[in-house]
Amino acid sequence: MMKIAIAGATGRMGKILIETVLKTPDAQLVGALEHAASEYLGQDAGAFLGQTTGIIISDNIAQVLEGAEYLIDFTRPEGTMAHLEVAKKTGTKMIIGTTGLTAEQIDSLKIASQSLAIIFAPNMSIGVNATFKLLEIAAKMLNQGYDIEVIEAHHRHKVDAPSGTALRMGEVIADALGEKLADVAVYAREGHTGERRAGSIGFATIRGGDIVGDHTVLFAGEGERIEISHKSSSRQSYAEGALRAARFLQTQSSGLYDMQDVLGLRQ
Ligand SMILES: NC(=O)C1=CN([C@@H]2O[C@H](COP(=O)(O)OP(=O)(O)OC[C@H]3O[C@@H](n4cnc5c(N)ncnc54)[C@H](OP(=O)(O)O)[C@@H]3O)[C@@H](O)[C@H]2O)C=CC1
Ligand SMILES: O=C(O)C1=N[C@H](C(=O)O)C[C@H](O)C1
Repeated sequence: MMKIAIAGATGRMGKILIETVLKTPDAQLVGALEHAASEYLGQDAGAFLGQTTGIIISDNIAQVLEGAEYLIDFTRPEGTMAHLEVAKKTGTKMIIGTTGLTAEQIDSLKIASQSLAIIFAPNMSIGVNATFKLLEIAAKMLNQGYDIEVIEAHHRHKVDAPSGTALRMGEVIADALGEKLADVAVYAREGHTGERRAGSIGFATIRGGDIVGDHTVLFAGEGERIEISHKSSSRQSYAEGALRAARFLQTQSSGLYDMQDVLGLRQ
């Protein structure tokens, strides 16, 4: 039985993760974290479902992680970093879905993973991770004469852009083309931009309503276009992926992994 705590317990992902853990036979909910200013501290973690779980939403990271083998964290970068500091001491394995981390924060994950097992993935759905592989193949086949643009759309509450998934798509494509994303990425266009730079990878961001998460990569050539799209209509696939990631960590004592490792897609 996996003893799991959920960080960001009252967020969009936190709630579906709690619901999923409560329904999963090999998982037990042992803790629920929120930040110190949350209005939900002290409430039962299952209150939003009309259930009493006996797990009280807390901001005491050390106390919660003492009793948890796994922390599933879909919060904000500063929250994830605070949880990591404590997890290093308690040995609580982390499944991190939070996006928008800086390069320095990702370095902190790498250092911590020398002694702690961590999954860090911008998208935990199987479909998106399969899409990464499709993009790798497409980029290698369409490496001449096709302009590549990544278009993503999310709900109005999302705070980071481009999405972590869009950035990973850009990295996968750049890698397949033998480039570094930082050298070829164009994140914004406005005013007199001049013609499109050959070999660049453009990003476009849409925010609105309750869009769960749409990603399209456009390969635009002369006289034809190819589009590879993934569209999420529910957050359930992210939650199921996070549980699958926890199962993968059962046999890992250290290391930094992502969903390609979990799904056996890494070559
Ligand atoms: N990897 C993946 O598969 C996916 C990743 N994500 C990512 O997960 C993250 C959360 O997304 P979502 O659930 O939609 O966002 P929400 O804003 O709905 O949830 C975030 C939760 O974290 C809490 N929180 C905010 N700041 C802190 C902090 N400093 N410390 C601890 N907790 C904090 C929020 O509390 P409050 O509401 O009070 O601010 C809230 O409960 C985002 O980075 C998103 O991009 C999302 C879906 C899938
Ligand atoms: O904030 C979200 O909602 C999502 N964030 C992740 C990202 O930034 O890629 C994953 C998914 O697209 C939903």
